[in-house]
Amino acid sequence: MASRQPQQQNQAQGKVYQFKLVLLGESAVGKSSLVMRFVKDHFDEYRESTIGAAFLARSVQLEDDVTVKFEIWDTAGQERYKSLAPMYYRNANCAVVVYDITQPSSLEKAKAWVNELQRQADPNIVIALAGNKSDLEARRAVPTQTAKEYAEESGLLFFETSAKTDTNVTKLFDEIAKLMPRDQLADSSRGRNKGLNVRGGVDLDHQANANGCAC
Ligand SMILES: Nc1nc2c(ncn2[C@@H]2O[C@H](COP(=O)(O)OP(=O)(O)OP(=O)(O)O)[C@@H](O)[C@H]2O)c(=O)[nH]1
Repeated sequence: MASRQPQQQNQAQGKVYQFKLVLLGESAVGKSSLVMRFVKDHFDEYRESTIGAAFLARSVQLEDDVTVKFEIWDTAGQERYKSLAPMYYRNANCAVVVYDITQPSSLEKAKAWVNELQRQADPNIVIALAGNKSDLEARRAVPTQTAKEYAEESGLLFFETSAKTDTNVTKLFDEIAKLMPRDQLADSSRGRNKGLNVRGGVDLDHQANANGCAC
């Protein structure tokens, strides 16, 4: 399990593997909130909708000598940005497709993204389905079993998460990290350790919005 320690720089030992991860899903399901929770351990009750896409990075240590660095593209869910998505999922090694457990239509949208990824993305892409806002149990409209069965049939990892209460967020990314092939060494494993933080560090050097804005 990755820890929540603040930045600890340049303590990388052993091998560092690097993967591109993309988040997809309807607007307002909580994609940015999941990333913010994972990368900064922070939650905003009122988050502005993403414009274009945002890029962040975080490394997690799986075992004593293995670190997985995620380069995360958080895409905008609004319909007007839909055509940009292939740019972000192209060459992605893994994807988190998010829906909101209080909005059945968001699961339908998530299924459409899964179909698109399975048709158009890298055939080896690892896909996780995340039913977010699990803290809103009283307003649940998507039964866990319905989503779980769909995920099993479609070969997806499945978690119900809450960015708000920090439920299953680290686990979601950890389980993806464990499934990634050990075949893409990061630069730091080749001797250039600049900017890499291990055990939950935030790679602030790489934190920028695709439009050039801070996020
Ligand atoms: N209760 C609850 N609210 C959440 C959770 N995650 C996100 N939210 C709220 O849902 C709203 C939308 O969250 P975002 O993270 O901006 O959603 P998004 O999917 O990135 O939206 P786009 O950028 O438009 O694609 C915000 O008001 C968040 O505070 C959660 O786990 N629980």
